[in-house]
Amino acid sequence: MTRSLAWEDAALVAVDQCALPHEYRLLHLRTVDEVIDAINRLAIRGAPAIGVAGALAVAISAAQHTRNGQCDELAVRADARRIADARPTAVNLTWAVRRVAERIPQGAGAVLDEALVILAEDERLNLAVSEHTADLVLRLCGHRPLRLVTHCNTGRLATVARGTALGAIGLLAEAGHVEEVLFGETRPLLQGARLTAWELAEANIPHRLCVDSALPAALAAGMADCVLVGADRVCANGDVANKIGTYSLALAAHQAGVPFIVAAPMSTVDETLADGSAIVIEQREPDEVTTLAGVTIAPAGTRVFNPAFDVTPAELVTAVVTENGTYRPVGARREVAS
Ligand SMILES: CSC[C@H]1O[C@H](OP(=O)(O)O)[C@H](O)[C@@H]1O
Repeated sequence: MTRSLAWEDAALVAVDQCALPHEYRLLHLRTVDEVIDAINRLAIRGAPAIGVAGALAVAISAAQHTRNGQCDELAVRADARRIADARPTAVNLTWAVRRVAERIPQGAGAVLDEALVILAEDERLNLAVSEHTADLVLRLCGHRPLRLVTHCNTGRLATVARGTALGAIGLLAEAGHVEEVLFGETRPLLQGARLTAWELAEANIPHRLCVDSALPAALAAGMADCVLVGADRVCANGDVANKIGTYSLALAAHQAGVPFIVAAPMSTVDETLADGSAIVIEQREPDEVTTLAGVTIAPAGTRVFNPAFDVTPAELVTAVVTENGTYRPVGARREVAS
């Protein structure tokens, strides 16, 4: 399995996801600002991937702020805050930054060691997420070729190597249980059309692309057996923040009686938040919506609402599956209005 992130010669090496699908380009990032910029531009994207990148950015900071074996803790902690703030919704970023920041008093080497542990364990954890998710899909839908729906990109590009929801789809396909994957383009940054299409083609998995608003219509038309998505933050009651468009997909799946499964590692679960009302939703720049491939498509001055994520209430989620299996929310799930 090719890795999308690596640590080589004191640099974070990452597949530039902005260049795909037309160019497979590697970034070699050696400063904190370069990593933050890559996360902001979604050159590095996907909750687990930005967590790993954030951890290694703190390690870069610790090395840069070490003189005569002494690490300037205040300077590194200031960088750690900037790194954690790069994108607010995926809890993996703050989780990873906090985890490596605990090693700052032990020096730059200890910070890097912890960041490399996070890098190394990501593949194993997300393989387990994928395996448990695939098992649940087969239990719910039967051992047959399945018509699966997914959204955004949750493959190896969004993690170090394995993926989450798309990792499960890959395992199901390897076992002959995928008839076709239907997925949305994921406006405005087109993670689906650019990245999921690229990964599914690379894996030789039958797939069809559609506009995001066609996915609920496909579910209503009985075109899907199961919906599989990733997550950026799962709250204590099971509410899920994920790419914008997930909520409408969950509503459609509920209406169609189709399982709606969320695949994510435990590093995406934030039990400090009781429910989704407290999740900070990243609001992105208007020009992502008003332009397309650099061409302005909306009249000058058009006002824009461009949230990168939405929140799906737990009652619309069939299951959240982690590396430990089905996640049991520790908080109270709201009952579905009858
Ligand atoms: C396994 S990736 C999880 C999650 O992250 C993506 O967001 P973005 O492309 O903005 O980084 C998307 O919401 C995926 O479902």
